[in-house]
Amino acid sequence: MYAPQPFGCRERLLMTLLDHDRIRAVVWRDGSLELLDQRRLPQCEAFLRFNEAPAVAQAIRNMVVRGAPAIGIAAAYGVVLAARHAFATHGDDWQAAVRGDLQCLAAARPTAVNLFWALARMQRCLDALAPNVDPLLALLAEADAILAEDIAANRRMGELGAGLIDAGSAVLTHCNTGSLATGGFGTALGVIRAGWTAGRIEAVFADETRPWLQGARLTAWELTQDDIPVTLLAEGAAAHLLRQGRVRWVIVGADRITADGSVANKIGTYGLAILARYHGVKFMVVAPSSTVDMALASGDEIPIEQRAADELLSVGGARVAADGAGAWNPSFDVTPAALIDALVTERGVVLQPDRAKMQALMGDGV
Ligand SMILES: CSC[C@H]1O[C@H](OP(=O)(O)O)[C@H](O)[C@@H]1O
Repeated sequence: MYAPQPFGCRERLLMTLLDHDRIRAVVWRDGSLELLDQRRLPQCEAFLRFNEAPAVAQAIRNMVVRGAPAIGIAAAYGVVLAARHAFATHGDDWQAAVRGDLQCLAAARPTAVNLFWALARMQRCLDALAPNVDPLLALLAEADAILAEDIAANRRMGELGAGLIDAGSAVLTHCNTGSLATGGFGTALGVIRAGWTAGRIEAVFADETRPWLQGARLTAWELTQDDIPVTLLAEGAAAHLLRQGRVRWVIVGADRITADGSVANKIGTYGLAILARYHGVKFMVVAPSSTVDMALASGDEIPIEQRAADELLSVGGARVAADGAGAWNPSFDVTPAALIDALVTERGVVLQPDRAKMQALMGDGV
């Protein structure tokens, strides 16, 4: 059994000085929402500007912005855009007019619960608007708060997760869980940033994460931006790597965690969890409480997004599969709590999560 070793003041100072927080995927600037187009990274760093909620929904669906917390934050600003448009076109009936845009945002992607958590929080803000308050300023302040709270949560999870890692460790991560997937700093990648800064992590392996290549394109880009050495591998090489005993932790993010501690995450996560358990490697899931869905009793209830076959059949726009071949392209899988050694949230660390521990973590406040 291991327990978090609290960070010393030197480690905290280092984390502050090393600005591992420059990258922003979602930015509200000059009255518009700007999203870093993650489809074009790492070759091109281009922001797209949005002023209409349906276009934000399409950007989420097309993965201009992706990653559970980042999707929620983008949708929150999408509600601000929806309210501004409704206010200008529907006068006193503007709040009813916003409903259609909220449904459009909610339909963008089905698995990451942060999308629905953020929309519900913005709806509560809408419902609570006082007559003497500027509604657009109130909604923008709520979206800003969601962003700021996410970054603060990531910083806290970075400390807590890194505190579990012994000095001299090598770790393996899957997909992208960094600043590009969140408000900033990252969840699993935030733990890796904090662990590197604290001198506890000495090597980072990232698998490429087919078919969208979040690992090869996004995680490798983020870590090289921070001068953190990263070694890429094909997913198929993970078993060989873990068998060689070179990795102490597999550290991943999450898109939805249910009341029994099951975790939906990028396809391939479940296989990594089985490999880790078989080879005696610790398995850590890092996610803010906004990713926990206590309304679902088990991971079997999580809607798993099926994405277009062409994402699998083509690479970089060029078809690589034989003509006539079909494709099965689930974007997520579900890892049972029994395979998870540590669940790190901003509320605390849950070792060997189970239903009772999830209830204790989340209490009544979701
Ligand atoms: C910090 S949550 C990131 C989470 O989202 C990714 O999925 P996608 O790139 O399809 O949005 C993946 O599951 C990551 O773990």
